[in-house]
Amino acid sequence: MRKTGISIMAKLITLVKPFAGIMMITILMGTLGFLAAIGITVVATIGILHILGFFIMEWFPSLYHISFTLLIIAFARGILRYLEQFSGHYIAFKLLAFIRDKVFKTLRRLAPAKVDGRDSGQLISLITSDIEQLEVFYAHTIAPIVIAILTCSILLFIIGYESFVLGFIALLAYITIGFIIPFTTAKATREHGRNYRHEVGDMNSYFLQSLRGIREIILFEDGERRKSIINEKSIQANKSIENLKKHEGRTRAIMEATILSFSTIMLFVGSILCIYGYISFASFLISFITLISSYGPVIALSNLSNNLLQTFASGERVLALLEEEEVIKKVTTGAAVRNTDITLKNVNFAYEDEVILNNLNLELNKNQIIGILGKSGCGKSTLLKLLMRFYDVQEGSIKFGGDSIKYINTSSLRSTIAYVTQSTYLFNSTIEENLRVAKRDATMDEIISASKKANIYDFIMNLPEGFQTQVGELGDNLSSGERQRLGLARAFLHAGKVILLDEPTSNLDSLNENIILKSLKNHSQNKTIILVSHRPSTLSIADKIYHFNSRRVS
Ligand SMILES: Nc1ncnc2c1ncn2[C@@H]1O[C@H](COP(=O)(O)OP(=O)(O)OP(=O)(O)O)[C@@H](O)[C@H]1O
Repeated sequence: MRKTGISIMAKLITLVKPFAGIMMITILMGTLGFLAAIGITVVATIGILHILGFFIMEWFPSLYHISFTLLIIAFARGILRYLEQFSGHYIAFKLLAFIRDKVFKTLRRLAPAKVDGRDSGQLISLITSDIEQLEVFYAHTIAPIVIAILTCSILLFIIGYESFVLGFIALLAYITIGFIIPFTTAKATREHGRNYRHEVGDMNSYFLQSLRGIREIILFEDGERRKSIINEKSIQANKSIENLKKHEGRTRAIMEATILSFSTIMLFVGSILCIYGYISFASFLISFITLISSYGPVIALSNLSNNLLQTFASGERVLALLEEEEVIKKVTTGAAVRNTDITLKNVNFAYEDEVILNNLNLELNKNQIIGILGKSGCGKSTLLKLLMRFYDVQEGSIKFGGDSIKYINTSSLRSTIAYVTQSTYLFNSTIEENLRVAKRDATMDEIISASKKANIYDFIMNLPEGFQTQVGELGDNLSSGERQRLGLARAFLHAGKVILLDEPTSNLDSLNENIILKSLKNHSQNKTIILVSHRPSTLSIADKIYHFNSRRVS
């Protein structure tokens, strides 16, 4: 169900309750700052009239008082503005850290199913740009709205106190400028903004793609064609920014005209009220000057609507993630894994409506290497994910010894199993650190032994700094086979009693494959090794092979 802007805003505000105190300070400083800025104009006008001998107000018996008051207000204005900006940004960045922390904790709760799912790519944009967009909400949206409402209410009270009619005119002016104009122009603003972002995004992604594929472009002599497409896209982006700017110009003109109109109305009505003795000249002047110098906060309010929808969309996505229920509830109290003889009985599993495993029965015993053979897409990797309990089966059971996987302590389960996926992710750190991921307290001897088993030791020793070589410095120069062998070294290092290997040799030549398979065979004592592959040569070491045949095991 889509949430309304108000409910998203309310939720985003409650999310950051711990920062309510600082937010109050920002709002207070902002309101006082605007009042000070308006006060400068009002007091200065009184000063000028004083010099001209028009009148002397009882608050300011002399020019000296006026100058002194002006000085204090001007000084206060500077300090208040600084404090508002400081606390506003302090809160925004603290909040961003706070929300990132919350999102990260939520991801840990939702992982691994969430990061395995098909929408995992969108998570990256949520973690980066959506959270960043919330800075706009916290630093430049909530506070300006409250500041504008507070400042205008105080000013309306002052003007209304001098004259009810003039107060009413000021109220109309604030509503027109702060709400009516922005909301009537918002649709077109959004459209122009969206077009512009789309054109620029399109140009950037085409440009980046061309950079990434520069080798292919040179090889296939596609440079000229790509250059002219980039040119076209850039002209398109320029056109859309031109449209956006034109629209902004028109809106600004309407805004300025409205401001002038209300000021003129105020001047006209005020003069009549003054001439006919309904209000004093001082009341008229203070009301008029107050109104014409008070558009700042309402204009700030009107500028918000441009970004507001985008901010709400980001807020909605972040909130939806924070509120998402995990597919699998972690078991923290259950028993540890006692036995690594695994049985699957009548297992049915589907990703939403897509049935993947249908009435699956397997016996996966320790001291054995069990091969799983089958066509691409038949559910081999899914089986491994079920053994890791990334997902629960919909029907049937998976048991370790006699214990159902659903009641086994999740961290014990995960530490029992070493899982080598089809692609090995390497962190931007040293080779040693990358191997240590599998066993944090491994000794150097253990790391060396695991590297030898994965036949990657000689390669590492030939690197400029051996195990201390930064993976980042190797850039894309690590071949897929080298990555895969590093992944396997992790599995050999891991002390788990169950090893799940998903196409572990797909990128290896037969020499490397033979060495690694031999190591695996030697490593299989007391272990349950499940080897998924569609290569018969890899499965030659298996003690037992299950054939997966189009979502059914034979
Ligand atoms: N998280 C997911 N959400 C929805 N569908 C998925 C998900 N992961 C895999 N699938 C789909 O489930 C089916 C089985 O995928 P799986 O990765 O288990 O196949 P596989 O036998 O290991 O294939 P391959 O040999 O190509 O790796 C595929 O059609 C795949 O697109």
